[in-house]
Amino acid sequence: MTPDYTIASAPGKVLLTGGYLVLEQAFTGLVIGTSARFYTVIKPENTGAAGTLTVRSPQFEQATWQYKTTAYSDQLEFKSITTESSNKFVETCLKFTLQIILERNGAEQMNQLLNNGIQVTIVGDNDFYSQRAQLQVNHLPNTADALALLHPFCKTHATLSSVHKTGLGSSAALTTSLVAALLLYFKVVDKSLDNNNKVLIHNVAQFVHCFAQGKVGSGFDVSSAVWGSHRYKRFNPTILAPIMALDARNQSWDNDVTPFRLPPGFRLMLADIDAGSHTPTLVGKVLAWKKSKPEEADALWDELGTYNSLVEQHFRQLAAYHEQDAELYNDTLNQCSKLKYNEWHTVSGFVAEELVALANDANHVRSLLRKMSDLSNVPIEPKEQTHLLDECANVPGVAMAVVPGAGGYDAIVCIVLSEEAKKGVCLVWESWKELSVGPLLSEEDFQGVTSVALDNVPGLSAVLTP
Ligand SMILES: Nc1ncnc2c1ncn2[C@@H]1O[C@H](COP(=O)(O)OP(=O)(O)O)[C@@H](O)[C@H]1O
Ligand SMILES: C[C@@](O)(CCOP(=O)(O)OP(=O)(O)O)CC(=O)O
Repeated sequence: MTPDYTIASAPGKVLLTGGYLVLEQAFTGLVIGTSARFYTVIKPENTGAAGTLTVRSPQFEQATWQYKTTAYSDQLEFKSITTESSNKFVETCLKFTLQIILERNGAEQMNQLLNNGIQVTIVGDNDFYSQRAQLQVNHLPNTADALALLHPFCKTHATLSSVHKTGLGSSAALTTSLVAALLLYFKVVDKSLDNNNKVLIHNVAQFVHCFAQGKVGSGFDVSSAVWGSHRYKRFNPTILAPIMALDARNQSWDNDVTPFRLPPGFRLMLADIDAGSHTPTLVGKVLAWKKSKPEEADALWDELGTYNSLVEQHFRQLAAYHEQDAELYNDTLNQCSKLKYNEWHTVSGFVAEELVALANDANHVRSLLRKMSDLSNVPIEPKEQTHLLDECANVPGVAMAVVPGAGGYDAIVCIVLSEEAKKGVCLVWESWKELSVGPLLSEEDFQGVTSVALDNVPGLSAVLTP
């Protein structure tokens, strides 16, 4: 008999606009979901001990954790059995999500579905972790073509604490996929994962993620793991005080998710920069400067907020033009994809005008981020990144090249109009010497959390046998 698998998947993210500003409820950020996703697979054991949860992350060394849980009416007994290593995110997820499930379904159902224990397998697509070592071992260059040759979910030969992450938000995607898989397995949500289901998954995952990381951030990473690409406005952080807030019927959550996706023909490209930056340090320094120079900072925040919104509006307008006149739209994209952005004004028509406005306003966002760097003395768009972004922006067909999220030396993102433009940007990355640029394979995946079948995910069944 084929084992009964419950699988939930959640995407990684790129914060295209709104870094720092999204920490405040007055501003929004555009977040794009990636095709790089996390998968959590739950399988009931046949002969295991009652209440035993065995969690494995087969891409990592020392990454099996066992827990024991028993439900007594409304009380949950939960303890970790493994002593050699621990995983704060996994443990917090299990503990709080099981508590919610118990409150919903009662002890009898929970104990019955844990009768012989369950096995939980967690994997993330290769893009979440730097594959530089893996490529070297296989004598492969650090190019997109070489990355595509690696096995799905390949081993990192590292532990979770030593692995080099690429900044797609592994903990948020892991938390969201694990919360969703547990809620699916215990039938608190169903495979449709409708809006109500997603609200519950979001609220639980947001709480768990904040609890495990020990602070309440802006939460855009969990939000995109649940909702995919969207315009994000944060929740009021005080909402997370009582655990009661997790209930999907709780009206106090005031976060706002406005659907968004890149217009047709626009492609997302990502690269991981080996130098790396420590996001909490950048955030701490920027916020300290903002506190010391409130007037200067507030004016900059307002201007950035305005231009971030303009970038969003241009994207939306372009999508509307596609609806209105697909032929003109495709023709204009085709022409512009062969020209540098500063030549787009030579193409006639309202679609080209909108593209010009997009490129100009995206450039202005970049100049404001550089101003933020200068005023705060924090390397948000450091000069090495400026050189690289300028070179990318000069490739024909590139609409936008920016440092995502908190910026620094972590990553860059380009939005391009054609496959040809994509190749042009790849060539820049491959030949770049000033920084080590590692292309990622991710594209946009605007969907958030999903319930998936094993056969639809290449390479997933291969990681299920210990
Ligand atoms: N494949 C995985 N399996 C289990 N836990 C994981 C996995 N990937 C990431 N994590 C959890 O997420 C933590 C990393 O979180 P963090 O440092 O905030 O990185 P990120 O910025 O990618 O979210 C790890 O210590 C681990 O607890
Ligand atoms: C500064 C920020 O607004 C955005 C940081 O975005 P990143 O995408 O850089 O985040 P990490 O995955 O933690 O590196 C802080 C926040 O919103 O939490």
